[in-house]
Amino acid sequence: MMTASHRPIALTVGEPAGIGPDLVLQLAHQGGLSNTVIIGDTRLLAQRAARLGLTLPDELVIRNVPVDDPNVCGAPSTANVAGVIRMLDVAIDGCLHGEFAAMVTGPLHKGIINDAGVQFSGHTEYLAERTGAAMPVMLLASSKLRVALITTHLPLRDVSDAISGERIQQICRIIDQDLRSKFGLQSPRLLVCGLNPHAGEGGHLGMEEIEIIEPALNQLREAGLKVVGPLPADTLFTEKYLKNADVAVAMYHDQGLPVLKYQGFGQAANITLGLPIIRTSVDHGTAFDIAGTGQADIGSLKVALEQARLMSASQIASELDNG
Ligand SMILES: NC(=O)C1=CN([C@@H]2O[C@H](COP(=O)(O)OP(=O)(O)OC[C@H]3O[C@@H](n4cnc5c(N)ncnc54)[C@H](O)[C@@H]3O)[C@@H](O)[C@H]2O)C=CC1
Ligand SMILES: NCC(=O)COP(=O)(O)O
Repeated sequence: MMTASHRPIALTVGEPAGIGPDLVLQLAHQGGLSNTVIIGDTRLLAQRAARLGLTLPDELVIRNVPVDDPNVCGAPSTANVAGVIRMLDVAIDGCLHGEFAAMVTGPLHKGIINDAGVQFSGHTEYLAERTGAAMPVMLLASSKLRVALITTHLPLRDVSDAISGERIQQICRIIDQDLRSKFGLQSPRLLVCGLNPHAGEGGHLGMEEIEIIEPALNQLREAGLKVVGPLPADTLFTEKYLKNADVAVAMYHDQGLPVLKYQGFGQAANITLGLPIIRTSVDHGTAFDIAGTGQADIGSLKVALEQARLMSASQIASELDNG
């Protein structure tokens, strides 16, 4: 019988025209895909292997989810979008039903999915909708830095309106809870950015810090969470503050992620907290410019798989501890 600790990880290949298939094949040739089920189109993988001068390893376990046009490389096709979404659904359902310990996703192209008429902001939002999670949280983590986001894939114009005290509290509580249960941290320390330059400069450069962020953080502190902030984002990301924190919380995507990617691009994983399943991903996108060339760096995929395995082990330990 397959025990919880032996369940395989599902790895979705991602956008067929991108570097997802390259990464899977390159890692397979390094022997890095044991106890992993690849969710993707077998013909696509065979063709990409030939293009890369590789073979499709016999030991690779593939759950065949066909796409309409498996010949693509470097230029995406709307014809493949239904297949790409099916890959996600197979992995999500397998996690929900206990077949997989976790899912790791190859990169998708949000634009081509929307071009095909499917509203899609990102895996994060799709996974939340499919698993019934009220508030997914995007966290990117390298060995030196963790950055979580209060808002995810929003136009900058909409960010301020989306930031509410309730949202901040909910997300910080999820970060606190998941860092305990899935990362094994005893008492997570959160460092929270302001929204405006200089955290609003005492109200002269915006009121969100005074009216929304500070009261929300005060309530979290009263509830016992270790939360520092709101701090100006331009100084929060310095050693003096980061050395006393477990996670930096940014108000929006491009406030936090450029710092993480500057520090550790290719060596970090994207992790969705707040879900009933474990999901990690690469820290990069589809990289159409290098698909099929053999230049794709497999570093982030290795980190994403390792992180999924660690989180799954930590969750099993936490469940055993709680009876
Ligand atoms: N996990 C996911 O599904 C993610 C998807 N995306 C999506 O990817 C698409 C393209 O996004 P871009 O902003 O162009 O970012 P990108 O990460 O695809 O490419 C940016 C640059 O980094 C290089 N690069 C990326 N990954 C690499 C790797 N593993 N090895 C070597 N070089 C690599 C590319 O060649 C390019 O020069 C967008 O639709 C975006 O939404 C972006 C980030 C994550
Ligand atoms: N910058 C991260 C990104 O765009 C990937 O988002 P998601 O597809 O994991 O929601």
